[in-house]
Amino acid sequence: KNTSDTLSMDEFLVDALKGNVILGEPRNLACLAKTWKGDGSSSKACLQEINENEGVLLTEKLKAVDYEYREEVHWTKCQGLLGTGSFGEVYKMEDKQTGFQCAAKKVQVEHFRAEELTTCAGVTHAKVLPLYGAVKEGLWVTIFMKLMEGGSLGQLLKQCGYLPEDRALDYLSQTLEALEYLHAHNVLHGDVKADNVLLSGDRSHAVLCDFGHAAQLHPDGIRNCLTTGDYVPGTETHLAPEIVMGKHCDFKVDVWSSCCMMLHLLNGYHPWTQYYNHPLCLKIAKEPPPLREIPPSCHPSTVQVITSGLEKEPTKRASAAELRMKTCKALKQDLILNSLSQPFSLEEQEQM
Ligand SMILES: CN1C=C[C@@](O)(C#Cc2ccnc(-n3nc(C(N)=O)c4cc(F)ccc43)c2)C1=O
Repeated sequence: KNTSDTLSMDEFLVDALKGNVILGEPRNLACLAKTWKGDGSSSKACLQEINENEGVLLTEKLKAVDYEYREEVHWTKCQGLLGTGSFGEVYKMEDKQTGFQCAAKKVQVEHFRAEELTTCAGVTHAKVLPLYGAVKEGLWVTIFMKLMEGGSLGQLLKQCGYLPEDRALDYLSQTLEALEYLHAHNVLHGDVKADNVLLSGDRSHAVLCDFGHAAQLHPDGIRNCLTTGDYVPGTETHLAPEIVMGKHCDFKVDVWSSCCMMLHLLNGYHPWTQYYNHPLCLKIAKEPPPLREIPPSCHPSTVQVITSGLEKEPTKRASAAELRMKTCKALKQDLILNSLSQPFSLEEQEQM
């Protein structure tokens, strides 16, 4: 099908979707989400818009009724706030018909970026948080997603201070798996950090979330400058030098952030913050990479991983795929050396 047919097909789809909530496909949601941009002033919103309810649900576990899916009518928040993402609060919710529970992020339309949905709709990967759908109700967009019982890595860090080297390497490896997949699909995440890595109930599995800063990069590498247009930069302490210098950006910005997250996991505090005051952008641009913040106790293979991911020059920096390989090797090293440092397993020690 040529583009003009596809475009009219999408336009036709959006026309059919406006004002309705349906069970549909990721592509339907992506088309509709592009029409949800705040006009910047809610005063313009006429009465009809304030009452409007439209969207696409991607799972039968969330049931629209007569093409509507409204808060307190068809679904309700349960318990308290789970966390706060980019421009939004995240709650546990329950569908009143099916009893199914998942997570819901509420974003004001004026802060909503269609990329938060267009970049993750249709993405299916074990290390990326599954999207269950999204609806617009008046001046709010609610995004439904899988509930992760283990909470976020940021919350785990607040509880335990910092992580042992092998645990940190394991979470970095899982994060790099997600980035490898996203980058292969031309999606830049834009805000890789511990708060945006969610854990399973037993904390063994990690998934990457929060596409509120994501961007779909042009595969032919048209100069992507992330500091123009409506792009909202991610967390300052994790920003790559090329972003703060307004230079050409590509997927390597996520690799830099993943290693800033690694320093956060190992130290219990964000990089740069122990040595400099805000604004940190100037230091990130001017100073050498924060390699001095790698704990001296780290194995040489772990030092190598972080050094490869914190190369200031993006072309010299490892890709997500390359860094994941290095991380897996470091994990093996760590496990071997660690097992040597514990000659007997715990049950053997108990039998002694
Ligand atoms: C697929 N998809 C759709 C929306 C999305 O852009 C997001 C997000 C986001 C941001 C911050 N925090 C959470 N967050 N989610 C959960 C959960 N699902 O259980 C959660 C649980 C917490 F304890 C704390 C923060 C949490 C989720 C996205 O990625």
